[in-house]
Amino acid sequence: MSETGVQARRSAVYLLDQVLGEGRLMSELIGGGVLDRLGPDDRARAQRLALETLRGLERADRILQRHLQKQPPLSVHNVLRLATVELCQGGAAHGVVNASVTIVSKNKRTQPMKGLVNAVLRKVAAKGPEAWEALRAPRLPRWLRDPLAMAYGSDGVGAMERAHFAGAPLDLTAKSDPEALAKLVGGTLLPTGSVRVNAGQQVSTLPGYDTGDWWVQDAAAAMPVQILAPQKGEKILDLCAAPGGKTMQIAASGAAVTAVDDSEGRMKRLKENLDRTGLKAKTRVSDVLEMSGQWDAILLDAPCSATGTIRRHPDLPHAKDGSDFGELISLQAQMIDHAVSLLKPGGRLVFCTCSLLPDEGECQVEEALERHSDLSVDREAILRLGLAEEWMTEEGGLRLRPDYWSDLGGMDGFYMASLRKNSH
Ligand SMILES: C[S@@+](CC[C@H](N)C(=O)[O-])C[C@H]1O[C@@H](n2cnc3c(N)ncnc32)[C@H](O)[C@@H]1O
Repeated sequence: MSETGVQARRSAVYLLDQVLGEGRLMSELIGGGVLDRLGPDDRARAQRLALETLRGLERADRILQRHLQKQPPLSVHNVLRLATVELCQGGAAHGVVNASVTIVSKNKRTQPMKGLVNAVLRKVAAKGPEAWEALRAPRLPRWLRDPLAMAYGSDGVGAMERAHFAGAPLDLTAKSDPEALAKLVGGTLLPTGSVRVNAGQQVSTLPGYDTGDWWVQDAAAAMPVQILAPQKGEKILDLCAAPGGKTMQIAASGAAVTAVDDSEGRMKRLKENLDRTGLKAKTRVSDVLEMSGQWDAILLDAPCSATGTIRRHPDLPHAKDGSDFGELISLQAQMIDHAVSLLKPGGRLVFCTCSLLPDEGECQVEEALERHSDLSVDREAILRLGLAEEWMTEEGGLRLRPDYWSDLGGMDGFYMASLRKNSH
């Protein structure tokens, strides 16, 4: 790390300022190139530091409160939060405090606060680590906690919050042989065939990356295609396909898949993924609602709140406030209706979202069944996965939560259901 870590930490503070001050998502910021001027090590470090700080934000604030008489300006506060998380997670006091004071000194506006930063962080270095361990797992903000508590109870939300705080391992989907892949990468084979390795590994250095033997995909995100069970020769439409994790699963089964997404940039990534793995799919940059044709089976991985991915994206609860979810929910319903019109009689539609909100899962399916008398739910498709039966929902879908498989390292939150269009 350059300049004893000042560059990476400064960039991490910038990311925090943008997420917490401007409501920007880390993926947008990084996709927009804000870390591009850093070398690869500093870039990875900046990103990791910002994510760790967002994960532990509530704990950092509680510790800092004890040493601050009033809240400092946001960017100084973020320097302190970042340093507190580092110090409480075993960072060497001397390096962390010095780097923080340097960052504050480099800016004319914050320069006068360097004495405060130095004094507060010395206290945190002495007392913080012990206090950190005694604090609860950070809570979700009210706008998200309240609806989740309604759906899963306060114990359920508490378990999810602990899973969010624990972070996520790295899951891989094998192109052909999961057991061989587990041996190749020294990972664990999960009950549904995904292979789990420790987080923090550089993906492109794992064996089999260059030869395209696998791709990164959370175990929960791999299940919708397992439920779809694509068959060789079937004509399958993958709606909202980019960056293509599910497209590759369908292509690997031997089915003829057409991948559709309205984002050119994300579609470019889907094509790069197909090239790396040597898998074949037709691709279309198009709005789902403009697609036509008749298909044997359709996967609809609809745009959603992404609240199931908070383990890996702890910025989301801080950057969002739920105000744009209503629009997403009505778009999901329109997409389901259009997908049903594209299904051959007897065909199947798997609807899924990486959301924890029932409005984007269970309710969508209940309402779709009311609107379409020719649709029914295929419960067998879910039972075939052999998961805990209590994960099946009343209407016959599958509800996955980040606190499930906690002994194995958890999974993303997801909802999925298989719908069949009656043939008469
Ligand atoms: C959950 S992501 C898809 C993830 C993907 N299925 C995978 O497994 O890698 C949702 C996608 O929907 C796309 N999308 C959003 N609105 C769309 C629309 N109206 N038509 C087509 N694609 C859309 C987004 O660009 C995004 O790539």
